[in-house]
Amino acid sequence: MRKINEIFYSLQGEGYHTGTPAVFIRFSGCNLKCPFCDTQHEDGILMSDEDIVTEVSRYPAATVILTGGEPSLWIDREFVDCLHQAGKYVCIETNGTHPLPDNIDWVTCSPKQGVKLEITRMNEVKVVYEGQDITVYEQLPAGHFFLQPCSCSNTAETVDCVMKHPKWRLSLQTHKLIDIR
Ligand SMILES: C[S@@+](CC[C@H](N)C(=O)[O-])C[C@H]1O[C@@H](n2cnc3c(N)ncnc32)[C@H](O)[C@@H]1O
Ligand SMILES: Nc1nc2[nH]cc(C(=O)O)c2c(=O)[nH]1
Ligand code: SF4
Ligand SMILES: [Mg+2]
Repeated sequence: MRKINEIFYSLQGEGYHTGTPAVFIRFSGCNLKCPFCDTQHEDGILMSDEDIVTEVSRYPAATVILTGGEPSLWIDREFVDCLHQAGKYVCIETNGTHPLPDNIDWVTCSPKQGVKLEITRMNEVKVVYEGQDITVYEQLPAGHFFLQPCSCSNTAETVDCVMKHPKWRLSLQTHKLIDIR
C-alpha cells in the first residue's frame, strides 16, 4: 500500500513537458521542509497499486507524474511496472535525496540548497530561484536546466539570472498563471 494525498488530471505546468496533459499522483509526506513549499501534502490515504492504476486509467493521457511530498519515499520498480503495463509514460518530480527505481521514464530533479543529492540519473534539473548561485548545479548529469521563480513572486530576477546564465531556461508555473491545478 502507498500513501496518496491526491490523484488529479491537469497539464504539466512546469519544466520540459510544460503543456502536456498528465495525471498527477501526489504522494503524502516529505523528508524536507522547504520554507517556500507551495504544496500541502501531509494528508493521505493508503491505496493499493491496483486502485491507483484504476484511478489513473480514468483519464485519457499517457503521461503520469509522480510527485508529492517526496514520491521517492513511496515507490519501487514494481509500482512503475504497473503503470507501464497500463500503457503509461512515468515521470517523477523529486528533490533527489533518495534513490529511484531505474525504470522511470523521465526524472525531474529539483535540488534544494545545502542538501546532498543521492540520485545519479536525471533528465532535467529544475531549481526554484531564491537568489542562490546556480552555477553549482551546472555539472549535474541532466540534458535540460530550468530556473523557476518562487511562487511567481520574483519573475524579473529569475529572467535576469537566466539571461546571465544561458545554459538555463525559464520555467514558469503556468498552471498558476491560468488558474488550473
Ligand atoms: C511540491 S514539489 C514535490 C516534488 C519534490 N518534493 C520536489 O521538491 O521536487 C514539486 C515541484 O515544485 C517546486 N516548488 C515547490 N514550491 C515551490 C514554490 N513556492 N514556487 C515554485 N516552485 C515550487 C519544487 O521545487 C518541485 O520542483
Ligand atoms: N499543473 C501542475 N503542474 C505541476 N508540475 C509539478 C507540480 C507538482 O506539484 O509537483 C505541478 C502541479 O501541482 N500542477
Ligand atoms: S522537497 Fe518538495 S515537497 Fe518537500 S518540502 Fe521541499 S518543495 Fe515541498
Ligand atoms: Mg505543484
